[in-house]
Amino acid sequence: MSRTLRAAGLVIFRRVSNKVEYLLLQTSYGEHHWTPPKGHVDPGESDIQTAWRETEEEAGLKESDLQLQEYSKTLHYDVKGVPKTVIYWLAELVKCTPVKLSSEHQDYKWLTLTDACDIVQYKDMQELLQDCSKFLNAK
Ligand SMILES: Nc1ncnc2c1ncn2[C@@H]1O[C@H](COP(=O)(O)OP(=O)(O)OP(=O)(O)OP(=O)(O)OC[C@H]2O[C@@H](n3cnc4c(N)ncnc43)[C@H](O)[C@@H]2O)[C@@H](O)[C@H]1O
Repeated sequence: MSRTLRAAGLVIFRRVSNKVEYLLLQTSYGEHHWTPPKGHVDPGESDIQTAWRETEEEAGLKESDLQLQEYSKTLHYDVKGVPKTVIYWLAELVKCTPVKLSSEHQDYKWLTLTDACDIVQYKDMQELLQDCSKFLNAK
């Protein structure tokens, strides 16, 4: 039977003096790669429930801190030969709640689009951030 890993998360942005900044978290394990908050979909959970839960667990930000935007995109890549699907929604941080990391991450940064694209090493993640930016510019 073929397996697919499924995960969900939120591309979170904030507006600082008319500048948009994206939140990226750096894993405390593996290659220490940077991604938005996200994680595996638990049995019985919907994708969006996973996205909210993982965001709270990994970044300390609750649904009430964020405003969901009408944008989502799904990434597909392989992890150790197993296909993985990650759906991301876009959400704005609308409160001054500070980010609080779990032990899964060792650092976080709020970055402009250019700096965020520099730090994420994967092309599909760079394209996702660029798409988010286009969506926000068109609003
Ligand atoms: N190496 C490790 N050592 C110790 N504990 C570990 C571990 N890897 C995972 N864990 C544990 O697994 C748990 C993760 O659970 P969750 O928190 O539920 O799941 P996740 O964010 O989807 O996990 P992960 O970091 O593995 O996923 P990603 O797709 O970004 O990354 C998975 C792989 O895909 C690569 N990748 C990420 N984004 C990609 C993209 N856009 N395109 C191609 N490859 C990508 C990454 O570089 C990485 O190699 C953590 O609690 C952690 O403790």
